[in-house]
Amino acid sequence: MTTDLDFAGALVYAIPLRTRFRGIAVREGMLIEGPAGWGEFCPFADYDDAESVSWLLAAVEQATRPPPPRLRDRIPVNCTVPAVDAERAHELVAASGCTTAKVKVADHAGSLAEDLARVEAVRSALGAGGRVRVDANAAWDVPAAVRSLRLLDRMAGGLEYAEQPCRTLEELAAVRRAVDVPIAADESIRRADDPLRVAVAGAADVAVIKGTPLGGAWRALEVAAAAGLPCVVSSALETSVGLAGQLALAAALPELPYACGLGTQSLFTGDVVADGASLRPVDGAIDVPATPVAPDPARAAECRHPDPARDHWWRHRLSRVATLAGVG
Ligand SMILES: O=C(O)CCC(=O)C1=CC=C[C@@H](O)[C@@H]1C(=O)O
Ligand SMILES: [Mg+2]
Repeated sequence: MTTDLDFAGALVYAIPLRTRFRGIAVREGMLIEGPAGWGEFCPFADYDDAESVSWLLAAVEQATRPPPPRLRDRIPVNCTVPAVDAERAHELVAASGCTTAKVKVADHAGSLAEDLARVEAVRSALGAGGRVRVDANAAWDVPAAVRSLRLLDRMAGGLEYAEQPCRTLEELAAVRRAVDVPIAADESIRRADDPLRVAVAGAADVAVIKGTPLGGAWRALEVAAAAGLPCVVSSALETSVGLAGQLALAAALPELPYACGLGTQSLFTGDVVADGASLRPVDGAIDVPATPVAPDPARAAECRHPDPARDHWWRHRLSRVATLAGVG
């Protein structure tokens, strides 16, 4: 596939996070310009070239194709609460303006007491009308998931759902049978060869759809339809360039019954777009950009990776993954 993408002129960025998230302190990735605008290539550093192919296809899609037809202009989002202490969790939720919060749990062995305190603080910040969901990133086995979710559900005064409590579909299905908390599948969809299996296995009530790892908004729409479950669009920690693609996906889904995990810009200390153009929630929702989102030259220069060795590493990675993907 020839794409007219400006690989040589791509920007390698490095943006520190306010709090470590998913073990990441500094988010790195690339912005690539094409005929339809800018795309973002940002597979996590621990992903191999084969798994990075779909991330590149997402960047190529955003830079070369118009987004799918939009059905809505504003996307309700959740506040994302990293594994911080209860006081900080309360502050983050109170400052977010969101009525739904997703709380990271099971961040390390023996974290349950901290998880309970964090969830309690989040509920108190949201008030009784808010919704609290948790994400364990597959850290629990079935007994730990059942025990922890019962306690967290009680502490939260009812959890909206629990995202990826365990690793396998069989484990998710077992937890789902044992607890009243609805189960959402994330890694089981974005890292699976066959997302359809999630619904067939009775493993989840909700599908978390991340357009960037799934190869772009158009492909993610197919995955969402195949999954046959209510969907939540969630970010893969992109800058506002990549987030725009995720908002376009959320805007195009036939149904959007839950707040989406797209309020992640506030986890970063900076952004590549102009001040005021960062895609952050106002009153718990983000407007879908009406025109393609492009980096601002001054902001992008501030975010440019300062380490030539990392710049080289990313360019080399892009070239290998592009060869694998047959993209040039
Ligand atoms: O869903 C959200 O609220 C924000 C996005 C988010 O939590 C994630 C983004 C990228 C990697 C993940 O570890 C994490 C997740 O597991 O959902
Ligand atoms: Mg998740």
